[in-house]
Amino acid sequence: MAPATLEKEDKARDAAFNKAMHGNSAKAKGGISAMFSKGADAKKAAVDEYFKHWDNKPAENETAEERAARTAEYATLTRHYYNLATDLYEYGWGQSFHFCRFSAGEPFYQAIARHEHYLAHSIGIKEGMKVLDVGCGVGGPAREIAKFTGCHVTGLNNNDYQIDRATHYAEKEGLSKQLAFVKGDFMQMSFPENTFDAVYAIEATVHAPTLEGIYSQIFRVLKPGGVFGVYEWLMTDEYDNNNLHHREIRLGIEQGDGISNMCKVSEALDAMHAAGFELLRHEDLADRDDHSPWYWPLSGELKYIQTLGDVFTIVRMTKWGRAIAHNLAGLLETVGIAPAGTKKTADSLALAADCLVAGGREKLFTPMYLMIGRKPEA
Ligand SMILES: CC(C)=CCC[C@@H](C)[C@H]1CC[C@H]2C3=C(CC[C@]12C)[C@@]1(C)CC[C@H](O)C[C@@H]1CC3
Repeated sequence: MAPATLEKEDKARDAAFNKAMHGNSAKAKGGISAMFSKGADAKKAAVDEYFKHWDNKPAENETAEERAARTAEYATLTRHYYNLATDLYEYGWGQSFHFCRFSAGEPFYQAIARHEHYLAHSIGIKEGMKVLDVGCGVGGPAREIAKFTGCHVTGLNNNDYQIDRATHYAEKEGLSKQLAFVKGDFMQMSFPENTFDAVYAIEATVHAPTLEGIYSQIFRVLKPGGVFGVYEWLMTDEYDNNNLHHREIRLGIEQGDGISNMCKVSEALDAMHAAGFELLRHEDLADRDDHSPWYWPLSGELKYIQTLGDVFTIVRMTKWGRAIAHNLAGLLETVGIAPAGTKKTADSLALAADCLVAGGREKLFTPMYLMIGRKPEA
């Protein structure tokens, strides 16, 4: 694929937008309380800017031009996606925005942390190392990995609100010495070359316009001999773009998750090699014989309930649970308590959930394709 044209960065514009939309809500206690104090005009602008790429663009006649338009605006698209989705993510998932594997009876947050430890262990993060987290969200994984290993993590993120939330949580937990959060487009990193001992990315580089582009940036900032580990979102090689059902699943995941151009496993492996990495390991962890599949919390299926805490997780994703939550969001919007766009965002996340579950069940999609690559010494 031809190299992507990069979007021009404008940090002052983004900071002003962040202030207009989120005000002081980055300091709110949780996702729900943050959700109700947004700037209405700015939120409407984020909704319009994001959904212009998806509304009235069905999978049956998806065009190369539509995909190209999304890819050309990858940074704006992703930034506005997270302007809209971050509070809902925190309310419904916590502060680590990723999936994970589940063993028998394993509580949700324990499984999430184990997935982070596994990556940190797999790339050999040690005390005192300088580590980069590419696309760090609100810093859940960075905090966990800093505590688990004793390393220093720099989190890179293109969304000011998430940076503010991540910084707030780090201060609250007394971890500011081990963590730094930097705003920037990961396709044009400002770090000098050979800066980091290790780099990881957890379900974030899928937002890049090309995988070769983002992996090349990571390669550049990694020290020679340093290791990069990623949990990548990919369509499996079973995915057939000429099959409408497959395409609907891929497009639903892209729309509901702020992705301009999701690739297949084979393309990701090629991208690692093209960026210069020596590929040490690659494996689809979704193929392991686990007790419960990674997508169970989104499935709404009662059979997956193992602990008391799982009851709410499952019930809210059932047909009735969703109907109640989404109609309530609509009602709160109508009476002016919730800002316009809240229901539209919730509906889009529900589409994402359905397509993620379908993609996982049918083995067309994985959110945990593990790749580990080393930057050669010479
Ligand atoms: C977008 C990428 C690359 C990664 C994020 C992965 C997950 C953390 C999210 C994917 C779909 C999200 C949904 C929710 C939380 C975060 C995700 C699982 C909700 C459960 C949040 C609460 C809403 O009511 C329903 C959402 C469904 C989708």
